Amino acid sequence: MEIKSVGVVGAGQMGNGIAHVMAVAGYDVLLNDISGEALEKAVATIRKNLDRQVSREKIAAEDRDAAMARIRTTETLTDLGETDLVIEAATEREEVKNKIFETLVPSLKPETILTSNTSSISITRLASKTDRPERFMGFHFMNPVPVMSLVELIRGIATDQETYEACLAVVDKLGKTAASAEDFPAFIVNRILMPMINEACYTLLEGVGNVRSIDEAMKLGANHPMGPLELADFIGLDTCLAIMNVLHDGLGDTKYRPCPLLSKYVEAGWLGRKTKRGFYDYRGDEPVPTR
Ligand SMILES: CC(=O)CC(=O)SCCNC(=O)CCNC(=O)[C@H](O)C(C)(C)COP(=O)(O)OP(=O)(O)OC[C@H]1O[C@@H](n2cnc3c(N)ncnc32)[C@H](O)[C@@H]1OP(=O)(O)O
Ligand SMILES: NC(=O)C1=CN([C@@H]2O[C@H](COP(=O)(O)OP(=O)(O)OC[C@H]3O[C@@H](n4cnc5c(N)ncnc54)[C@H](OP(=O)(O)O)[C@@H]3O)[C@@H](O)[C@H]2O)C=CC1
Repeated sequence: MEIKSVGVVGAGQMGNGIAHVMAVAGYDVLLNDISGEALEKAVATIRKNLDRQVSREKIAAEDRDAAMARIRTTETLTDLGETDLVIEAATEREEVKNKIFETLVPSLKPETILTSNTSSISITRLASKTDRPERFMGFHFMNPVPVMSLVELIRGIATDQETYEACLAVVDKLGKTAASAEDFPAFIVNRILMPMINEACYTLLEGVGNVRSIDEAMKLGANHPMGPLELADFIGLDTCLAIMNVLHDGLGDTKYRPCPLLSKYVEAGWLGRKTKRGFYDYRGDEPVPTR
């Protein structure tokens, strides 16, 4: 089956990036969120990021306009029933994702492929709660979606070859590269990346360094484009904590114990860039370290 239209659930930082790249690649996009405000913000962000790509001569102005024209929004989840591929990119909480699939499934076409952009949650378990485990898989983009070239593709135990190949063809059309990962907690990228971020939190908690010195050390000493705490703020501290909890619960090894300081920031509602405060305070002109 040829995929022509894509439904995206969740219009946060990942949802808007996914809608952006899908529309540029020529897919008709229907973007859903529970909040109308989030949808408006997402469309404004997509517009701004497309404008930046035009000004840097990555795409032509006509391509930007055509991409914007391909994106529609809806607050009604079941409207996504008309699309060929659904990518769920709502908050990293299993009960939220299960509820979305439960509501959506009765309106889906039988042939529609259902996927999740989850960073860590078992694809097999998410799939088992739907009517189509064979046509369900993990479609994991990296942040920022328009810039990062990797997509992790994760097959659940029941995912069929046709579904995998259809998703692989979409990744190709996006001009991105797929890495196939087995369905174990946090897959490949976050299995390796998140313990490093968690360790940076312990390094901060134990006073080995402060926010600035830890980030500088890893940028200049390991050539990372962002320091681990800056990256955690960029990803979202709620998402980082959720991933650590999945690693800890799923693998049962104390080496994945989420850092209590990370939990404290999340408890404070300091979730990083998206709430304007995390390991840095973004409310002024320049980010200011909070420790
Ligand atoms: C948690 C998970 O489940 C998985 C994950 O995603 S883990 C996170 C993975 N991502 C990373 O590790 C990102 C690490 N950081 C970086 O690679 C870089 O800091 C960065 C690409 C984000 C920014 O790079 P930079 O050099 O500091 O900034 P800047 O020069 O402004 O931008 C570089 C390019 O990215 C583009 N860009 C930056 N942010 C963007 C955004 N949010 N949306 C669209 N484009 C963006 C810029 O337009 C620019 O494009 P060109 O090269 O075409 O001119
Ligand atoms: N941040 C990252 O770097 C990456 C994240 N991911 C994954 O992508 C997913 C989304 O993350 P991200 O974009 O960062 O998170 P955000 O918090 O930026 O966005 C999540 C969006 O989903 C909305 N939402 C919550 N519940 C529902 C629902 N029932 N129906 C529709 N929309 C809903 C939220 O609305 P509200 O704010 O009103 O709750 C919010 O707008 C997660 O699974 C995450 O693990 C994957 C790769 C990288």
